[in-house]
Amino acid sequence: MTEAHLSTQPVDVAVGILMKPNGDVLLGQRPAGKPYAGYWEFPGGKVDPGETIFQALQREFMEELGIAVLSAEEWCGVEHVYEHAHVRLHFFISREWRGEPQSLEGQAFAWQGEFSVEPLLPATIPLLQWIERK
Ligand SMILES: Nc1nc2c([nH]c(=O)n2[C@H]2C[C@H](O)[C@@H](COP(=O)(O)OP(=O)(O)OP(=O)(O)O)O2)c(=O)[nH]1
Repeated sequence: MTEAHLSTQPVDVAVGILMKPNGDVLLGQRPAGKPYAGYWEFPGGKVDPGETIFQALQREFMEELGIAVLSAEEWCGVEHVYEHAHVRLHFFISREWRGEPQSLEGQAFAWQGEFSVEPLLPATIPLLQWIERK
């Protein structure tokens, strides 16, 4: 990690945890061509200029999965410095959405209770332990 990385402004990222009544959550696999391709993450993406973080969340879920997020509670924020970016992740939990996930960008996804998929994005790993205590 260099000082140049630390001094860059963080990029805001909206991340959504869809949670079923039985506690299962939806994970997606990062597509080829992106940094950390093949790693598992919660669906989401960067906030565009002029958007609120919740609007970015709704847009990303519609674009990637064809899901309309109807409501979500802001849960926690995590900052992480990768080699490719300094990100500020805004994690939301949603229990209210419309539609079934579709693989609109060719990515794999899976409903998980026990978290058997790997590898996971480094900044997302601690969240899984926190979710189990929810
Ligand atoms: N969606 C998501 N991103 C995460 C998680 N954990 C984590 O460190 N990130 C990081 C990886 C990326 O650096 C950043 C998300 O940016 P991205 O490149 O996937 O976003 P995007 O879809 O808007 O990408 P693009 O338009 O630039 O292609 O946040 C997570 O659980 N979900």
